[in-house]
Amino acid sequence: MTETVPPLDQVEKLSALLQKVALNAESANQKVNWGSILKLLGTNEHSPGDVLNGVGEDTLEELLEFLYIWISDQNTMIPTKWEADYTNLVYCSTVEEVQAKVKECLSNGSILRIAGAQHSTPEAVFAPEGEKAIRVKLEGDLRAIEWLDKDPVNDTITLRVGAGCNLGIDPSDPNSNASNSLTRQLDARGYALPILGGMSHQTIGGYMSTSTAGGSIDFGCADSILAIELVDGQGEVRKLDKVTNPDEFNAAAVSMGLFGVFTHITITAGKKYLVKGKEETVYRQNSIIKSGTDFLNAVHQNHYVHNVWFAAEFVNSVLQWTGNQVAEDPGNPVVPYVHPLESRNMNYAAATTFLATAWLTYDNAPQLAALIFNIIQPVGSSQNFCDHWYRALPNDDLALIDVVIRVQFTEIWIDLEDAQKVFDTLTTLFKNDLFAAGNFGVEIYPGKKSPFWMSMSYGRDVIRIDPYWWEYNVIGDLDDYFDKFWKVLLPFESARLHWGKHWPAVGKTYGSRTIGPGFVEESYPKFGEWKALRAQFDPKNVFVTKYWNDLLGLEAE
Ligand SMILES: O=C1O[C@H](CO)C(O)=C1O
Repeated sequence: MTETVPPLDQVEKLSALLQKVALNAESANQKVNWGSILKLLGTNEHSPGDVLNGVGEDTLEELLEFLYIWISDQNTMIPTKWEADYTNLVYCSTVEEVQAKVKECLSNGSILRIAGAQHSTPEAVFAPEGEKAIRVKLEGDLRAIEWLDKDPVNDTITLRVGAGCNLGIDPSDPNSNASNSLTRQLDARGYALPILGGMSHQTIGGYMSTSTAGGSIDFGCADSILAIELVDGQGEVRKLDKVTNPDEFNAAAVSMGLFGVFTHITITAGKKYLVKGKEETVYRQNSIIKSGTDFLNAVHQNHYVHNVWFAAEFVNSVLQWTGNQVAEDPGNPVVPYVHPLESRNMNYAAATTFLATAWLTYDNAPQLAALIFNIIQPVGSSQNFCDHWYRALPNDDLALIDVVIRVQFTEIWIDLEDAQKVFDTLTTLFKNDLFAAGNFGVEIYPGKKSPFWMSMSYGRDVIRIDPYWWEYNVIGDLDDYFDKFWKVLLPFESARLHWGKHWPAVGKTYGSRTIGPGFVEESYPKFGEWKALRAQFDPKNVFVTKYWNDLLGLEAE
């Protein structure tokens, strides 16, 4: 669907109204009920509570009317430059078709890149315009599942999954649905994956090759992967498994499409389970990210943990989510997880809030921005849930993250042992630079140590810092915003950057570290061996774009 951003005059009108609210807020002494605000916005899913103290009724009504009109008018929003691109894709349905495409590219000097769900930054996925390249999407057999052995003693199953199979459902892909989703098919047979990321639109191939991870030090993606089948840069099929050729397997598993086209992944899955947990919004000083020790305790005491720190001045709250696996049996009745942005109107209300708070923050009205923000994310809200693994773990699937709440990320992974230093650094950053806190959130979560050579958690458990950039932001600039975090976090010796998210430009320096092959070399002990193996898999650099060559120095090998 095509979506439209609010015209500037509407933004200006909103700004003017909010200014009036600010003026009135100082003198008036009235209370407005959260329930009535939500009624105006067309939903009553959240529990009532007084959140706007001291705001004049007339002004508020005018403001709410405006928001309501804005929300009801916005059926659609303009696509952003990061949107998934389903044009000019070449579809391959069998391993032989992939082999033929690689050979064609070899003979005509074209680059070949694979489109998964395109949740990664476009430059990590595709070649930039001007480079001769084709974009392959896997279909048919290459997104199907072959059910292999069952182990009745351990209650596990082995399956061979087409690498183009989506974990959940990708709303941007017209061919993705519940019947061809990995998680839904596993669950229907009584099985589950131990972990998923914060959303599950990705294909299994894309998920693995960027080292995507959920918030856990107990479970990681590598736990499930037994073998990889790929078509290498000469068009040959290679089969790698963790027992027969562990080096090649651990090198190729996280390789950003640079070893070959993953065609099938063999995985093991265990018995399905529910995730029982709690989500609540609390002030940071009462949260599990108030200190390194609190964070470490929470990640050791719970299977799954993730937090979004809303660090804006006068907000400083945390949406904290903790959960544990429990058996799916009558002792654990299902209590569905309800996403704070589950209804369509709440998504649009959040979008309106981001518009309003961005403007207010830059217009030096942080108190009012905080007041508006707290309407959407009130401190004190809380829910207990006990939901199916495939709903509770990728809980952001339940919000409109493919359209209205589209977000870009950069993600810095640092040794978990450094958690306190990370919190001290971020606290200082937010104190000294009010704009660093932005008008959305910074996700803080753990990640499990991985055996995959190029995983950002290779060799250590990690704390991950994932600032959110709302794609429709009308003020500010993504690179400037992320740079604030890169400046203070990349000087950490153990810092690594998520392969599928935003990176600083090659050549930029942070502390003593300069982005480019040297930075990667310092960060990954196996990088030299990985590059040497990669050169064997793809001697003609069929998969190498300028982006990856600049970052990793591949063509020089
Ligand atoms: O990349 C990410 O996707 C989800 C979106 O909700 C999330 O939390 C990331 O990080």
